[in-house]
Amino acid sequence: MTTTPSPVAAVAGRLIVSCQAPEGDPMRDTATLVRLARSAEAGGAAAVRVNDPEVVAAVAAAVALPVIGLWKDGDTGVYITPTVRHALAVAEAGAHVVAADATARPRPDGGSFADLVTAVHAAGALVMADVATLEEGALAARQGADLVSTTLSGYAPGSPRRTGPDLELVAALARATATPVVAEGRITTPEEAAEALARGAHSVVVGTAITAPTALTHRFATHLTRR
Ligand SMILES: CC(=O)N[C@H](C=O)[C@@H](O)[C@H](O)[C@H](O)COP(=O)(O)O
Repeated sequence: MTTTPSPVAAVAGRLIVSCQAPEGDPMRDTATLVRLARSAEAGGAAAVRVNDPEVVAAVAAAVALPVIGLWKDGDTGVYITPTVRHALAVAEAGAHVVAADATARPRPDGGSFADLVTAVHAAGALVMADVATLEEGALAARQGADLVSTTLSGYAPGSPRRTGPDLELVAALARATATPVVAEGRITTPEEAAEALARGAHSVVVGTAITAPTALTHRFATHLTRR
């Protein structure tokens, strides 16, 4: 009998590729995002992270990897899978793991992260808690999150604004909780990804540095025009 490894075990010590595109970006197209996910799979990613139930369903049908799904609604306050309704739509679309904001900020429907965890688990999926601080990560772990990710450090109150990844938060979370910690946000080199694992991360998410040609082109273009 063969058993399917859990998504948490599948990403241990390995790379997760975030295949997303902002509103208005030419890459924001379901078929294009599916190709990015297939490229990530071909390149050796252990899992992919994708936004929007439609994209989750298309990617889940196209790759054999675990799919970490989210649903961004807006771009201020709690916008990453903000409510149970969003989370269940992502799970029903086929995500193995639902990523959701677990910061201390008020949620748009007045609900709680703990309720979201309960609902997603009942639907048969796991939960990745996207946090900005040590306190938020420790609480999310106690509330039953299966993974805690540093996704929102640098973007939500109480966290440092940095140009690079928040590896101090990765290390602090890894010391504070037995729940697997994911390093995510502004990781731009393989060396930074390896350093995150060395600091205690269970897995590493890289998005922009791999899957965002508009942002990558902008980095080169602005560097040249500033000279
Ligand atoms: C803050 C926020 O909304 N982060 C989003 C979460 O899904 C994505 O826009 C990021 O691309 C992802 O976290 C990966 O990070 P980076 O692209 O820096 O490697």
